[in-house]
Formats: sequence, C-alpha cells, structure tokens
Amino acid sequence: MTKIIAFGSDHAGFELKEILKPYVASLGYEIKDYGTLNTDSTDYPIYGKRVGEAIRDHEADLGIAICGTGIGISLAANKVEGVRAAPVSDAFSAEYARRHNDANILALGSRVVGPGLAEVLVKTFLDAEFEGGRHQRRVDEIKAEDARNDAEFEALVKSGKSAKSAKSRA
Ligand SMILES: O=C(CO)[C@H](O)[C@H](O)[C@H](O)COP(=O)(O)O
Repeated sequence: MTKIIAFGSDHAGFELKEILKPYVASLGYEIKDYGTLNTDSTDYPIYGKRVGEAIRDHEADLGIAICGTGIGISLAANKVEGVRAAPVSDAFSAEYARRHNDANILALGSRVVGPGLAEVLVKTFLDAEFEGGRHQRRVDEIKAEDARNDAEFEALVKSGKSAKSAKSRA
C-alpha cells in the first residue's frame, strides 16, 4: 500500500516544503500538506502540532516538518502523543532516527540545510526501517513516558524488559 507522508512548515520552511513535496511524490509516496501555504510570517507550533496530529490520528505514516532550524517545529510535534520527531541535518542521523528511534517525523531546518542535502536526508529517512529488538524496548519506554503513565514505565522496568531500574537512572 502507498505510504502517506504528512508535510508541514512555517514561513521559513515553506519554500523547502514546496521543493520536497514533488520529490517525495516522485519516490512513490502520497503527499498530504498541512500548511503553511505561503511565506507570510506564522508560528511553527501550529504546523508541528498539525503534522504530529496527522501521525497520531493515522492520517499519515510518516511526517516531514520544516522550520528555520528544525528545532521549534520538532519541539511542537513532540508534544503530541505517539510522536517521535527528530531534527536532523546529517545522513547518519536521518538513517538512525528510523533504525534505532523509530522516529515518525523528520524535522528539517531550511536555514541549516540546502535543498540538495534535504533530499538526501528525506530519502535516507524514508528508506530506513526500524530495527526493533533492543530498540523496541527503549521506544516502549519513551511511549510509556509519553502517555505519562508511570505505572506502565515501572511495569516495563520490573518485567526485566528494561535494561535498568528507574531508580538507577535517576
Ligand atoms: O526555526 C524556527 C523555529 O525553531 C523558525 O522557523 C524561525 O526561523 C525562527 O523562529 C525565526 O523566525 P522569524 O520570524 O522568521 O525570524
């Protein structure tokens, strides 16, 4: 089944978003655009939230969120339950954000990376697969925190599926 990629950006990321959308479509993905729709000054939390909610609500499989640095929009997206947004500007991190962290949103800084590197980062991210195994346990621990479910986190630790106890981490 064709995977759906949710795009979102603020004004700083708009032009890069418009460059990346046809590129990602050419790779065989379906595109959904959650704005912004022009370069008028706006606020990145709006679009980080929208892309995050698209992932949470299963409207899209993965997201690409763009602001000037990639930081603000990833901070906003990461407030949405189930979102793991990774601000990335190198290919190694783009690959391992998927392989080890099961990141579901790639956050890019349009003032950090040019369009050529951005395409490499996007393709690397989309091509990589989550490895599971020991990484699943760690992502599960993030999910437990994500839901602010301390009981679930403690249960994971007690079950022995977690590497260390919560106390030894403190
Ligand atoms: O990078 C960003 C947030 O992390 C934003 O895209 C903006 O670049 C930054 O907030 C500056 O915004 P400006 O209004 O374009 O100066």
